[in-house]
Amino acid sequence: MLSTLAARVSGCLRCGPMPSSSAARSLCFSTFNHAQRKSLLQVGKKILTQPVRNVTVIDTKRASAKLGRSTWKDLRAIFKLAGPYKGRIMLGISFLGISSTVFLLTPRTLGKLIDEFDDTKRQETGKEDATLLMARYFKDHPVALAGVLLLGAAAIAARVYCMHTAGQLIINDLRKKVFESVLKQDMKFFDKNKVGEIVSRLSTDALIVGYSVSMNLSDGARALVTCLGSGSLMVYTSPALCKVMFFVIPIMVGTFAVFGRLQRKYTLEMQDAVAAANQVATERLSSVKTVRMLVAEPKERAAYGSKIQDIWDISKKEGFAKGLMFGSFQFTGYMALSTILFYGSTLISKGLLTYGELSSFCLYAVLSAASLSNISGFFVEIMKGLGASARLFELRDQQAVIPLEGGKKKENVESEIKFENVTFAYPERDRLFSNISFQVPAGKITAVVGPSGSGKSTIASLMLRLYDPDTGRITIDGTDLKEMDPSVWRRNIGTVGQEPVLFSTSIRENIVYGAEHPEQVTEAQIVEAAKQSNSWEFLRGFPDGLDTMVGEHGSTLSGGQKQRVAIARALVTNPRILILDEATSALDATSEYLVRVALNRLLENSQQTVLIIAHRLSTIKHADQIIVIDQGTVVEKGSFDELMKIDEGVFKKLVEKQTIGWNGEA
Ligand SMILES: Nc1ncnc2c1ncn2[C@@H]1O[C@H](COP(=O)(O)OP(=O)(O)OP(=O)(O)O)[C@@H](O)[C@H]1O
Repeated sequence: MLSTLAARVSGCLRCGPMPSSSAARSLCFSTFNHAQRKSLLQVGKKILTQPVRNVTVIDTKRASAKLGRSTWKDLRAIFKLAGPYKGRIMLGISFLGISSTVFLLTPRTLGKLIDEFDDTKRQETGKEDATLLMARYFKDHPVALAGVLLLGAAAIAARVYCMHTAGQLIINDLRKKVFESVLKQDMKFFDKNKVGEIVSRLSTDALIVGYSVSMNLSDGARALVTCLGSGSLMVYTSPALCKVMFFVIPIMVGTFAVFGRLQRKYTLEMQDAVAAANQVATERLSSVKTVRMLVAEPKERAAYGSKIQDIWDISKKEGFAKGLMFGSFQFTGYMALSTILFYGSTLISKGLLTYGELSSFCLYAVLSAASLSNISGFFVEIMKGLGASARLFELRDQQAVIPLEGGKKKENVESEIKFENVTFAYPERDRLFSNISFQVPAGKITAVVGPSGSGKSTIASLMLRLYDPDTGRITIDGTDLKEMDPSVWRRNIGTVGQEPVLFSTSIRENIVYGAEHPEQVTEAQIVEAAKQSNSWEFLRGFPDGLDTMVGEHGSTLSGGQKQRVAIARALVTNPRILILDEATSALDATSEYLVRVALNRLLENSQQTVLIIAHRLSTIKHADQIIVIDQGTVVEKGSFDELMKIDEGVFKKLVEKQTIGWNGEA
């Protein structure tokens, strides 16, 4: 629900850098009704009028330099997107041939009707040309004229349908490819890139790129055909009057050239600004509970308002440049039309031009001016497409360092998981582990303990191969984890994270989410997992039972309930390895007790290889082995009793500290 709202807000933002044609704008706005747009605008207005206080600056580190370097190669790349749909596009363009013929010949034919009243002209030439005959025919048979015009209109409708659907297919392809590529990226990529920004690229940028090589292509082709056709007919109608155009065309072309460059620059800036605003909206709305609890609404309003202000600043520059362009077109166009009329009337008085020819010429001049303006629009949209494609292609072509699949398909650990001299640092952070070595024996329970921030959860991430060690290796029965198929390996590990993440669907679907074939998981297996995780009691109490919807991130469940559903999810496939990042510290006493009962029951009966990341040290007495990490190294190893016997030992001190803490609290 919140993400839908965020998407809608970002959808509104799309209108900033949207294609200028009404067809594309309607595509953009189609998701809003009038009232929704009005209320969103009011929200925007309110945001902008709020006093800016302590604005949070989200750094969207953009690859602007790279974007600026888009070349003809990029142009080829965006046209390549249309490749699979060239049949549909060609069909659209062929309909263009029909509609252009109809609508280009109509002015000339109807212009001839005016000359019907000019007897002198007919007597002079002594013959009647084919166009005049056709004009007369249409005058006598208006139904035939309506039929021809209808044919032209039908061809336009067919062209628009072909190009619109081709555009949507291109957009769909692009979105799917980029999403697929993003989904394959390793965790380092997500540490650096913000999700809100990626979503913005997927929604806004893909729309702009798709439009630029579909509807825009068709509009451009139509403009070119109309421009060439009406230009030729102008020459045919009166070569003398065409002299006027020699002054007009260079001014118009010059205006396009300048504006095209400006447009590309503003598009790049606008894409960045929209992505930054979407990033703020997505992140803050998805954590709205925290925002509410910390009374951070004014701060967030200001943060979002400042991003909207950036969009507004760019939009003003864009609007100014656009205004200049259209103003100069209008000026040049009207100057040209006035000159045509003045000069044309002189030619008529000298008997060198008929009234009908002057009327036809004027119509063609207006048509060619409009199509020249449309050609400029075509280039503007191509420039926008180029701007928007740069970052999308970067995301699409990004290669993940850790592949999703491929390698030895090892499903279980027979002997041990071994960390051998592992060194690791998160990007742009100091080294976290220096040469750590330890074993996790198969079928036993290993607990990892250490002070907060010592890297306990990172051990789990390395074991799941979410990150690779910088040096050293992790082996499973002697096989390097890097040689193993990551998906096969991960599928056999049940994980319960510190912050359980549920998806906004039913509890049933959340429980079977990690199964390779969710449809094959039986009701009995789901109920068994729910019972093992201590969730069955509360699930039974819900009117919809397992089919209860849990809201975004499981927001309609309590923390303890969420945690227990996450445990059920980890258990339903009966995984051979379990990683439990102890998650009870954030829960109230009752919830913690219920989760703990579930975990203890699980561990007592466990035949699995278990890695438990423990915060409450009193709860790991049953562990076969405890590994204590501190300051990047393994400082102690042994059973609970062995470690408690080490005088001045890190583990003993940690246990004592917790006991004193609890006593103090009590
Ligand atoms: N994605 C990341 N990018 C950069 N640094 C990270 C990332 N994840 C964790 N860290 C840092 O690595 C260190 C170890 O984090 P980790 O979560 O493994 O610690 P922990 O021992 O599990 O902590 P806690 O007991 O508080 O949960 C911390 O200093 C943390 O700030």
